[in-house]
Amino acid sequence: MFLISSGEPLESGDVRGDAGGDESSVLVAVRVRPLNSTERSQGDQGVLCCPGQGTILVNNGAQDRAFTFDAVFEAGCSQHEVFEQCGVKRLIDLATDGFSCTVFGFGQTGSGKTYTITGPQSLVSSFST
Ligand SMILES: Nc1ncnc2c1ncn2[C@@H]1O[C@H](COP(=O)(O)OP(=O)(O)OP(=O)(O)O)[C@@H](O)[C@H]1O
Repeated sequence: MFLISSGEPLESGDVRGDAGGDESSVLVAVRVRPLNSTERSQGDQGVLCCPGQGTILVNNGAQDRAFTFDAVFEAGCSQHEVFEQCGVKRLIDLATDGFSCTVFGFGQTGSGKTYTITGPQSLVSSFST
């Protein structure tokens, strides 16, 4: 889960599946991490479904429960899509114009916070060499 905040209201058009309507300086986005090789090898199954409109369905084995956020990114979404569509790219532009901006990752260990903030390791490596 990512809280995205800037010193000026973000436009709702920055966010796919906008559910709020009112402009806000804080947006909450969820990115689903794909199952990793360990999880796949032990036969784990995904329990999340992303039908759009900022909604995520969590299946507890018996029924779906729906939760709504400003944006939801399913497991197949690229880093580019996440940064572009949840407004992070625009925050970088605002930051260079002097606005205070924050992107805050929240989730259990291994859920993908570092990956989402910094990008895939291959991308990080290409900047550090
Ligand atoms: N969207 C994604 N697509 C592919 N792999 C991912 C994705 N998100 C995370 N991963 C992989 O899952 C693993 C855990 O991700 P990451 O290190 O970002 O978790 P974290 O939430 O920062 O964990 P911690 O809180 O323990 O630091 C890493 O190997 C990372 O490459």
